[in-house]
This record gives sequence, structure tokens and C-alpha cells, in this order.
Amino acid sequence: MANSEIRVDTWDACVDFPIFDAKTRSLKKAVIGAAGGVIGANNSRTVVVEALRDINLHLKHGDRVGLVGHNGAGKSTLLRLLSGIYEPTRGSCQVKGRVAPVFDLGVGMDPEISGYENILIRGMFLGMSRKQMLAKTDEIAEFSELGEYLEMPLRTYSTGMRVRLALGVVTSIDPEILILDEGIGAVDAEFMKKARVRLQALVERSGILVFASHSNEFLAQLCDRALWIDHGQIRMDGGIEEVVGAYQGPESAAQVRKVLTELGKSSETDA
Ligand SMILES: Nc1ncnc2c1ncn2[C@@H]1O[C@H](COP(=O)(O)OP(=O)(O)OP(=O)(O)O)[C@@H](O)[C@H]1O
Repeated sequence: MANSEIRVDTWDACVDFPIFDAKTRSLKKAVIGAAGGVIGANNSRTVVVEALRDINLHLKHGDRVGLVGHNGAGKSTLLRLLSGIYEPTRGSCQVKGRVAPVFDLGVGMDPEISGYENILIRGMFLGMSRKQMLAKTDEIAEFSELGEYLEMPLRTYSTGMRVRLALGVVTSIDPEILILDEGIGAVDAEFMKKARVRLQALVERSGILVFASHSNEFLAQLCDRALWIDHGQIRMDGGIEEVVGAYQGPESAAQVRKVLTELGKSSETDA
């Protein structure tokens, strides 16, 4: 697909989750807690969690957007909507381009087959062909440093070893639209340094990035724009420093600015 055709668009997109077994004393009006989406009731008086409300998002090739917001704000739901896992309950969502959703590093891995076979399966799960993955196998094997373990079934790996393999595969693909949920877990610091370099390169060759994270450093490294999601709505859309500053305060904004300066990326706002 030509770069100019790669797009993500949502128009007043809403996602509700009906909860049929909710134990609620009284839900006469919508309840807003500090964490989580808005709890309300639909026309048939079923309790619903309004995870996303009236999302209008328009992304094109080259956009790198971070999502910030409290627990349960709706970040993961938005990523799933953009990946086609959820349909909007109301409004619409149109995604043009090959999407690679990376939520859970372990998804698409089979414990009973070898590391090598898992490289192929996981890559195909992310939209690559078998041939493309075969061409990348050596390089992934080298990055993972798993040596002869790659011949062994995945169930014999430790958690960190699995993450190494999954990270190797995920960072080897060539997505048009990369949807990334932070969830990058148990690897040692030395390996993480290596992984970050590859992650940066992955983002650079991706058409569009949407990345949900609680790490300001990571957001500053990978994105140049941020959306603050608050109780299912876009509360703010702007430069990372500006949005993180509004969401978490001046200290966090200063932290973002430091990372941007270190990376030689100039901040879009000088607030
Ligand atoms: N499958 C589901 N069924 C019912 N409610 C759900 C479901 N998935 C998410 N929710 C609700 O939707 C809201 C948004 O959740 P979501 O996982 O998108 O938040 P988040 O911003 O990713 O949070 P966190 O930072 O904690 O990961 C929450 O109130 C959550 O309880």
C-alpha cells in the first residue's frame, strides 16, 4: 500500500461493555470513579462500562502517538478498537494498512514447539509471510542470545527467555501500522538496552505508531505526539511534553524534556 494511503480514522467512536452480572446497589446515574471507565446503564437497563466515548482520531503515515491516562482510562480499549479486535458500539472506525498489534508478547506463541518454529508462527501472526520470517530467523536468533535453546520447546524457557524471543520477533517485522501496548516485562537491564535500540528502529520503519505506556521516558523516546485519555475521552492532544505536563505536572514534563534533549529531538512546546 502506498504510504499516502495508510490511515487511521475514527469518527465519534464509542465502545461500551455490557455487564450482565454486575452487582450494583443503585445506578440511577453514571458513576465516575478515579480509575476505570464510566459506569452507566443502557436502554434495556443493563449496566455498561463506557470504555470509550466520542473518539475522533485521524492519523496518517509518519504519525507517532503516545497514549497516557489513568488506570482504566480506555487506552487498551482504544488500541483494540484500532486493531479491529473491537467494533465501535456507536460511531465508526476505519483503518487502512497492515496492522501489527503487539499487546501481549506471549500471544501467538506455542509452548509445545521449538523457539525456531515459534519465530515463524509469531511473525505470521503479526502479518508477515513464512518466507519473510525465514529470512529473518538468523538475525532474531542472534539477537535473542538463546543459542541451542532455540531447538527446544518453548515450555522449557524461563519467562525472561520467552520475552527475549518474543521481543526479537516483534522488533523484526515491517508493519504499516504498529499498535503497541507497553507490557515489556522481565528481561535484564543489559538486554533491555539492546531491545530499545531495535524497538526504536522498528518504530522508525513503521508507517503509523500508536503506543500506550505509563513510562514517560519510553513515550518521549518513541513518540512525538501524545493523547491524554481520561474516562474514555480524549482530554488533550498535543506535544509529549505539553500533554505529560498537563496530566502529571511540571516535574514529569521536565523529565520528558530531558529525554527529548538527550535524544536530540527538539520539544514542540517550550512550556
Ligand atoms: N472486556 C471488558 N469487559 C468489561 N469492561 C472492560 C473490558 N475491558 C475493559 N473494560 C473496562 O473499560 C475501561 C477501560 O479499560 P482499559 O483496559 O481500556 O483501560 P487502560 O487505560 O488501558 O488502563 P490501564 O492503564 O490500567 O491498563 C475500564 O473501566 C475497564 O474496567
